Amino acid sequence: MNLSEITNGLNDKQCQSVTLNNEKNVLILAGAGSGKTRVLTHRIVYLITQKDIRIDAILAVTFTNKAAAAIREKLSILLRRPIQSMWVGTFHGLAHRLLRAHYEKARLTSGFQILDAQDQFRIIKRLMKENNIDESKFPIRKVQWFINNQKDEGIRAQDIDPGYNYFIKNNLEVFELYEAHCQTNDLIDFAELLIRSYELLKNNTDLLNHYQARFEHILVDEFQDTNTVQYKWIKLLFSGNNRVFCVGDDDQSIYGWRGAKIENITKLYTDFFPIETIHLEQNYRSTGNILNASNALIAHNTNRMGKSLWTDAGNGELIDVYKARTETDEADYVISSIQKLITDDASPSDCAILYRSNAQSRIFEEALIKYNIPYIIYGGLRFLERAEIKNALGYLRLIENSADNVAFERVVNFPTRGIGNTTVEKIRTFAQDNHTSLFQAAIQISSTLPTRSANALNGFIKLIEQMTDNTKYLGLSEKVANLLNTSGLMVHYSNDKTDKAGSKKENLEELITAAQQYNHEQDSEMNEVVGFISLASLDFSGDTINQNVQLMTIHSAKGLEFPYVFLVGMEEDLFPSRQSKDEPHLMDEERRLCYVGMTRVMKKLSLSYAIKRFLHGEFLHAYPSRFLDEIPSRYLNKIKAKFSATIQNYNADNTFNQNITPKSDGQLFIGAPVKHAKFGLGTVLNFEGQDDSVRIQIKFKQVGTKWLISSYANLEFV
Ligand SMILES: Nc1ncnc2c1ncn2[C@@H]1O[C@H](COP(=O)(O)OP(=O)(O)OP(=O)(O)O)[C@@H](O)[C@H]1O
Repeated sequence: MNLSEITNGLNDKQCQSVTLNNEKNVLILAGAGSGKTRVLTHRIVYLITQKDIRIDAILAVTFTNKAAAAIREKLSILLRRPIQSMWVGTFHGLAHRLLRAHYEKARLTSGFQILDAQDQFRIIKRLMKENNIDESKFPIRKVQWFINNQKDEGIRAQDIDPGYNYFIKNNLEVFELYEAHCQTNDLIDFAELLIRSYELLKNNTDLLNHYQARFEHILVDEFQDTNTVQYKWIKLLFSGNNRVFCVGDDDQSIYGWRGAKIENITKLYTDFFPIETIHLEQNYRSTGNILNASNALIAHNTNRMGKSLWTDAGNGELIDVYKARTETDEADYVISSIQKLITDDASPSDCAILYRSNAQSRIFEEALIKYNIPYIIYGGLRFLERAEIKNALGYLRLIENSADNVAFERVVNFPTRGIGNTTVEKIRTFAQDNHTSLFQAAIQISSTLPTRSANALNGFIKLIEQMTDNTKYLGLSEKVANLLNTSGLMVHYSNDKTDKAGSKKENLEELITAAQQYNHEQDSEMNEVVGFISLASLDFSGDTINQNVQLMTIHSAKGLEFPYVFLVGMEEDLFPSRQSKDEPHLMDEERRLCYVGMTRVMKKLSLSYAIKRFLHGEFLHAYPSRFLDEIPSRYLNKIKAKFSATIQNYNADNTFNQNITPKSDGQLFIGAPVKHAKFGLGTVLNFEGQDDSVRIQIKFKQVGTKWLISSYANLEFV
């Protein structure tokens, strides 16, 4: 392959990034939609074909497994040779690979299991119960957060001095219990993967020297989202003789809340000195208006590294801003707009509804159902985190390794088969006392149980043994299909009345497809089933995007693009969230989140907000998000409420019929003539609220329409 084939189709800056001297450390500050995946892939091709770097001397770290798969696929096409020996994956995936390869040095056995967040939660809960730690005083989620947060910072329980802090003291106690439990049971949670593999390298000089020498080029994508231990991991692998190529965008750092450190990008300048920086600012995704609006918004953040996106694709349409009366009105507006786009030939999957928090999806789901438009909630729960998938994988894990206690607990009585808590408790106690697995314990105690319990338990043991025998020689996807049927899961979810859309059954079918598509690396340290389970445990963000409107949080939309985007709930306290208001750094992260949302758009962006929203059991008045004010109005097209306030509308809209207490009978009604001391004569268009907080919308002859709070307005009904 010659150089021009590699640089073909790249713009000047992209080309410069790809072909930069391979003796340099590099930071690519790449704006949204500026083609960073392309740059990263072409850089690897450049190093291999033009600089004779060995394939296995490359380490590439991506943010999701999906991105890793995309890079692999692209590389095999461009390089036309096998690339199995190249390490491409997420931090978690690569850490896992290291631990599998050197499990003994990492103080593990070959059969160690990965715990996901739910498994971790359950273990913490049990440990707290067994040790009489009051969960009403120390909520499990908070303890779990404490433990993971420490590990993300590279801190072990033994490193913490609680001093006189009662809260830390208790959390620390659980942390210690949890660490001991995981060590005894060979369990590794997500945060542990990182810290353990970091310690593995740090404490084994030979191993570290080996990998430092092997990985001549370390390439890291989405650098702005690295946390402390990930940063330390890269720094450790950097010997000074090898080189780093980091790609990131400080304006898209949105994971501070889970430990990402935006300042890691600036630390590159000292820890990896000298490092050359290149800015990628040409955007290939969005229109000029969208980019200008996004640039203007993000300019309100402080401490930016400085970047301004541009496009040569023209201005495109203005950004619509819709002010809705209520969240129902907002949903109606969004869905009817989507309906119109579909009528005009767009595919439902071209349209995305993005919101700040998951709970906001429901109202849009209802409207989509009403309009009969297919939709999918993307990443609301990651594929693997959905209960049905975890149950299926529970069976796969158990037939692969009958000593997998976490899997045992999950499936022993699912679908229900008459094995009660008392039986499971007995199994646990026996296993603990005899240092054996739950499955072995079940076999041993079954004869001691009352007949009915014994029969139920024997049925389960037989089921697992049969499944193990029957699937021994099957390929991965046949194995998955077989266990879905014999376990009874498929029938269970097919009959699940709560799953009206049948999406759980569909998810199970999707798991078979995922198994079919699973590409097992030949030189992997694991067998195919373990590889598949681990991949699934680490990330399964490869949901198929088919003919459905896409609903997701803005966080889940990171890295994606859509022709039409509806960014909804643009209200103070919702977006930006209430928690961020008193902390400038949190507010900056909210703004970056808004920026990420806006820069997903290819053709047309709509922003919307409601002036009244039903939250926490009551209607609250909402104020437009400050982010709307931060976008210059020349990029905006403000749309009036779809329905102007009319008597018919007032009667038809339930939300306006509730909670209304006219000042006194016959005075306050839509159409009532009023007089205000300053604004003069006007007519009531609308009103809402109760007692002292009644708000009235009045169209004044002189000054136009205004909302006034009746208790302050001193209105005269004329
Ligand atoms: N030189 C180029 N010429 C034409 N199109 C390009 C070029 N570089 C990138 N693109 C296209 O631009 C779009 C955005 O690229 P990509 O998805 O890699 O962006 P990104 O930098 O990862 O964005 P984000 O950070 O917002 O997720 C893609 O559709 C890609 O094919």
